[in-house]
Amino acid sequence: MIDSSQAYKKARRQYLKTTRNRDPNIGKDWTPFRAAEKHFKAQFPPPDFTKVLDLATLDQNSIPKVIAGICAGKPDVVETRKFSTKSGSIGYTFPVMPGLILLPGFLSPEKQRELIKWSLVEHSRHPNETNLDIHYLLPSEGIWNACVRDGTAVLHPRPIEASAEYLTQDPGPRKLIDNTPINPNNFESVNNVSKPPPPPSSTVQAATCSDLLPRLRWANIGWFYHWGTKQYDFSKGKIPVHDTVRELCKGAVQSVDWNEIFASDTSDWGPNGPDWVNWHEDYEPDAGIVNFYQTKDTLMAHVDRSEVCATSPLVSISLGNAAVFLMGGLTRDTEPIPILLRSGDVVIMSGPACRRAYHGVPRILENTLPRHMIDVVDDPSWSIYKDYMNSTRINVNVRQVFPKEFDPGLP
Ligand SMILES: O=C(O)CCC(=O)C(=O)O
Ligand SMILES: [Fe+2]
Repeated sequence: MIDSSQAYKKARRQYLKTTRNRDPNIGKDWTPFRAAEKHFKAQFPPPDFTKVLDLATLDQNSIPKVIAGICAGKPDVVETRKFSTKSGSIGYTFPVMPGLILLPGFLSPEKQRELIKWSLVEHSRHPNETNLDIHYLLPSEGIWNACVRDGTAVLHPRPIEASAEYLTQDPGPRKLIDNTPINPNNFESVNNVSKPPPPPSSTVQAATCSDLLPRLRWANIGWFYHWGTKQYDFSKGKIPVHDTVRELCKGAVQSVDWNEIFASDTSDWGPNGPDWVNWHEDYEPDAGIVNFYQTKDTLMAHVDRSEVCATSPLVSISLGNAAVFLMGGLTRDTEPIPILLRSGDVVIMSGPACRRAYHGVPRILENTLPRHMIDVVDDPSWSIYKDYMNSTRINVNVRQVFPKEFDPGLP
């Protein structure tokens, strides 16, 4: 591709400078997942978006709405099967990855804006933990509300308490930790491991609310997650999943005819058998995370394996700027499928193959905020959200930790 834009030239200059002394063998031992991450992360050479699956390009009605200004991928990168959801919208399954479901544009523009407001105003605040709470003393109204009230207000580092017990290793940012997959048999021993909080950094400086807001990276949903051990800390109790999110996730799970998806599946579903037969009644989200990505942020390959429920649907909602999502296999040696996720898309990861598969987000695409987040005429309060969302993607990632009949024996 010949590109004479200033941005391309700058990225090329930067690339030549940083790679001048690079080992020519670099990359030879990368797993296929690592190679794909590197490819999509790179500023130079720019990634090949024609290799990214983009199912919105199939829907003639949505093209003007969602494609405007967005570099589109291709609809035939991998084999998909189209189906109609119970609510009449379109969904896709992937024969190579049973249990992976994509519902493009499942959320209306209104619902997307509502969920963005919820993530910032109602959710990223006490009692929910955020990454910023580890190092800063945040007001209980949370970083967003504090920032809206006075962006110049200064927040101070959290002091290290002499008498407190802390985790000995730094938990964040999210790293490659291959933690023990939890299951009903080892639940008790894993649950009994002590989970001291991570130590506040001794080097962070006081900062203004508006400087800290772009550093908001995650906010916990439901059961508290302990990043150090990569296990839930059930001793801290549970915060109910907010009704809006709960209903949305249940609605997404109930909109799929699971019989159509799994009836001929022969995988090993573990001790509870193929529990998909009951998901319409039993699926109950109780944990998760809201991820906030600025356009330079990425999420490395990982498996979400801390939930006792190893097959129950994980519902993942994309909001704001688009992203490349990589869906791999049970090891990093499987070549991942790159999927373009846009605002309003819902991904469901379910069943033994997909729920234990590696996945990650190597790229957030700049300038891909949809029109319905830019030209909002009927809501004057939207302008502050628009400014923030201009450089942001939000992902609401919701799980079910406990199977319905499992009694964790918690107080
Ligand atoms: O941002 C996404 O689309 C995926 C996030 C994710 O995989 C996670 O939170 O575990
Ligand atoms: Fe994940």
